[in-house]
Amino acid sequence: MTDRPITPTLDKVQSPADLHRMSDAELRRLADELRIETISAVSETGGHLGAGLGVVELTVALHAVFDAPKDKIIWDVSHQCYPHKILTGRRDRIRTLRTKDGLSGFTKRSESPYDAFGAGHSSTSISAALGFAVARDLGGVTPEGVGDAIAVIGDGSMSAGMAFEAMNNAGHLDKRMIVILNDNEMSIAEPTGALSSYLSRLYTGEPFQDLRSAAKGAVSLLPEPFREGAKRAKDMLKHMAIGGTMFEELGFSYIGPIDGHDMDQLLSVLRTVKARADGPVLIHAITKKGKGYAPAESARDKGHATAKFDVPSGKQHKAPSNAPSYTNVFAEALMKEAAKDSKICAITAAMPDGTGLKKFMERYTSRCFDVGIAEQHAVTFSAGLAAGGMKPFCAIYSTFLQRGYDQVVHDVAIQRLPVRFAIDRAGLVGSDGATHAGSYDIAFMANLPGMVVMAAADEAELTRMVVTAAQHDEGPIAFRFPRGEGVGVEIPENAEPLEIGKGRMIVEGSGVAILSFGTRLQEVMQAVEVLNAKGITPTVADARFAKPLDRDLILDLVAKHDALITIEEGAVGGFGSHVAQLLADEGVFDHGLKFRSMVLPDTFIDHASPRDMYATASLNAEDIETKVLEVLGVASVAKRA
Ligand SMILES: Cc1ncc(C[n+]2csc(CCOP(=O)(O)OP(=O)(O)O)c2C)c(N)n1
Ligand SMILES: CC(=O)[C@@H](O)[C@H](O)COP(=O)(O)O
Ligand SMILES: [Mg+2]
Repeated sequence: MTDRPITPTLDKVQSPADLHRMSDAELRRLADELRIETISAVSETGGHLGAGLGVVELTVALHAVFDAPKDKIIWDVSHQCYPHKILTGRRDRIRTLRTKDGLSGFTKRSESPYDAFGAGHSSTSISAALGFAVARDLGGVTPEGVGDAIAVIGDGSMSAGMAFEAMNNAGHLDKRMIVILNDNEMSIAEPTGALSSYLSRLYTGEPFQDLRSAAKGAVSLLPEPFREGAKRAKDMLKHMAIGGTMFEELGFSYIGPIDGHDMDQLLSVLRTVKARADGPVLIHAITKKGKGYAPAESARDKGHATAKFDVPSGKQHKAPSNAPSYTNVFAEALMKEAAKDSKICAITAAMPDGTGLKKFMERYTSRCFDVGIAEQHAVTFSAGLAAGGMKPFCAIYSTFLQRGYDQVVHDVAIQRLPVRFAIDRAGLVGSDGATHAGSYDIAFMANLPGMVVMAAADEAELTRMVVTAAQHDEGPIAFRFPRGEGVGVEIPENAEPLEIGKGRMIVEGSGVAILSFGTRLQEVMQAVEVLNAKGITPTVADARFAKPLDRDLILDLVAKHDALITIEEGAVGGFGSHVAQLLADEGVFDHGLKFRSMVLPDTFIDHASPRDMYATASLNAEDIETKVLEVLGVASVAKRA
């Protein structure tokens, strides 16, 4: 545990109401101490550091000017919410962040009334804020009442279509609401897209240098924000330079750019907007991701995600890896295929590092596309690439693919276009918790006609699946793999493609057959080892495919065993459900087969380590052993005893 920082001003804060009694000078001191506390806390827990450091002053100013929880402050993605959590009565628990039974790393309504809206996925804040604003005006009742609705959204998250859908509607409804664009010129990686360039023009173009100082002067002097003279001058300058900002064209009053680390500017603008806004207002704040902590500021990702670290040096405490990550195995296999086939291209939605495509991008720049936080577009863009004769690998985390599902159905599956979906972070992911769990992709992909769905049991299998996908041109194909390291098996140098719809036998036994889909196979083998010592010798097979199922393998298993257990890292409606459907259709249940399908439970599982989360889901080796004993009728005896 690192020495706790000395924070006399922060120590006075039990709730945001305490900020209302502080002078501007005290608020400035509070921000400095809040930054130090944030760094100290994250050094002990790891997590999303850079984004939070970039909004320390903004967080203090918001809670000083507005009156949460009546005023709803909605953090987009909310990975930047740690300072907010420290100021809203959770400082005592901030060092439990992202640990089992500890604070969530994102805002969570069930955790605090100050967390007006949960998040984790990006670009939802403006929609939610508009919802609160309309509810307020319609007389909606909440325990704390509804005052102002304030969305704090980053420049990366602003690039997603959903943000524009919300602004379009907000401009139309013309409700009082506030959007603060936290512009740090960073997404997780460097931002991509025309919006990023546009935002830069708003504050770096020559004409705006004067405006910036004028804005500083005019607005900070203004007790009345929209005093006609100053505002008219400001608007005139702006229109002269680049016309009304895009935001004004959408019906927002645009204020900015302002310095998002200048407490005086922030307080002046927020107090002004609070006093006078009568419709949607967008405040454009320029910030720095990782602000105030040199190791974060100088990091390529600006400290977006950090392990636990040593504060003075910034050195991260990363556990040594025993095997390559699944992500890296995927990336290496894809690059091998791309070297052989110039039609292979890759698409990521703002996650070049997380998906492993960074190296692909460096080597095959013309064939790799970071489309920004735009999963819907990523999927249909991939469909267009496929229709145009390319072999696109659309690499999207399972949880984020949910955002592009209609595009998977409507643009890919119905047209049977050969898009390859590399579904990373499949299954439970650990510290990011329920919002990032990859629980549903088996269910939502395997239900689509013509979709091939694979799950890798280990990194060798993943390599084979990449090769299989590269050669599959008959229609869409998806392969899923978990977050984290492989199991250390040898990766085939020249992997052969798999036969579509064919599983593999792992060990032949008797009595009960276990048919595994994905990396739970490792837990199955551990359970089998324990069972063997008890004289129980299950058969184990790896399904490899949830669609098309290996019908011959499954019917052979049920013909030779009294019981069949399926297991997968997914919710009901996936692999086990498809096997059950097959068995029902074939009339197998008419003959007394005992069948169990081990799936994720019908609940959202809170953040913890992946092992702890799978324990909660009853999908670890000990649970598999118990299931086998139960289905063989042994456990019931044990229970009775
Ligand atoms: C729908 C969705 N896609 C991808 C992500 C992964 N993600 C988390 S934060 C982030 C970048 C956000 O950039 P920005 O909004 O500018 O916030 P900053 O980190 O710069 O404060 C991304 C891509 C996500 N949370 N949600
Ligand atoms: C906040 C967010 O959505 C991303 O930063 C996400 O946490 C990345 O997940 P991985 O750490 O699994 O890449
Ligand atoms: Mg950003």
